[in-house]
Amino acid sequence: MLGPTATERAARARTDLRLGLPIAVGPLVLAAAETLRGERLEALRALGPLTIALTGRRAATLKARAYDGDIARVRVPEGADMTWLRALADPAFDLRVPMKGPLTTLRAGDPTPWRTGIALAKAAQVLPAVIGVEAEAPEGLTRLPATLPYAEVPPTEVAAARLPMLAGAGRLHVFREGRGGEEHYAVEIGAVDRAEPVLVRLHSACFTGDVLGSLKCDCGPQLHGALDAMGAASGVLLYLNQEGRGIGLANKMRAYDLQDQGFDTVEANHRLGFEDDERDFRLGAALLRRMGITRIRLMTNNPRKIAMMEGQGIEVVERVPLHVGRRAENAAYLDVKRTKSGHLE
Ligand SMILES: Nc1nc2c(ncn2[C@@H]2O[C@H](COP(=O)(O)OP(=O)(O)OP(=O)(O)O)[C@@H](O)[C@H]2O)c(=O)[nH]1
Ligand SMILES: [Zn+2]
Repeated sequence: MLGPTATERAARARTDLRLGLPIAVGPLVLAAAETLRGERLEALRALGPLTIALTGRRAATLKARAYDGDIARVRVPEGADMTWLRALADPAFDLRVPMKGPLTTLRAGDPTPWRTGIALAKAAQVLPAVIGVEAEAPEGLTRLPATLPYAEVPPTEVAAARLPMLAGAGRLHVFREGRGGEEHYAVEIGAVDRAEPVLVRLHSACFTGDVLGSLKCDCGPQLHGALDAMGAASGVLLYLNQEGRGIGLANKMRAYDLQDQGFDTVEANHRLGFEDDERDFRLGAALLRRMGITRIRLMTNNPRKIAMMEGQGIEVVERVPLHVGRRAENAAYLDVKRTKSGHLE
């Protein structure tokens, strides 16, 4: 078959949402609140009465009832413009436009396609809010079933080369997710013996910490601490492009702005409509399996990373704590990881 499969159409839909293009999901035509422009909003409105779907997290911030639990469908009043809709989706407006209500949330009808829309908006790393209408989809829109087709497409290695580093001699492998997704990296350092448990660090991208040396988190010192440990022995650094715990750098900067207003790292994510952690760590296990590694010594303080590895058939014979880079600027952030996110001492 030459045309796109359902999973490929889902990947295409992600791009459409980033572009500000509507997509068809089951009986709905919907678009991302962040990227939809005024003239397209009017074209959507011409199809019927509009609804905006938010996550339960965002609804809680707005004090709107979320009858569907994880999402809330809010009726869009006639005449509501993009400013009104953006204010619902984006907490940057919470202080400027404090009163958006009264909001009417829907109880009747099937939330499934809306849930799919929110999942796609998250995958597109835009604000998790979608505006839509129940209508026959106009020609040319990407069409998806109401339930997101999910088929595990394991990442494949696309290239690898020798890389001499300050920490030691390495080999960088580039993997690409199925469905044209992100690329992730595995750096093999020193002579890795697969017959023995391999020292592994599962690291998520942090442009601010890893590259800029930001003092708001511990990512940079953790990255370099792991590289140094592997240079002294050997090991594998998995570098996953899951910036901001999977919400992307733009949303992470939105979260930082909220943190400057006094919210902690978890509260900021929730106000934006995200869970505290949107990462899918199964990817790390998939990369290890591809590299023929099944027993590891995992450098982490995050019990979710250990549980995921074990659940995916990678034996964690030892957890190697990684406490580095604590300082006045990130102390509160690290404390919240311990008290709210369950990070280990
Ligand atoms: N959303 C959000 N993401 C953040 C914030 N600070 C750091 N991050 C991201 O958090 C992630 C930290 O990744 P890791 O160091 O791998 O993970 P961890 O869960 O802290 O676990 P360990 O370091 O292994 O103990 C990176 O993707 C950062 O970009 C924040 O305030 N908000
Ligand atoms: Zn960081």
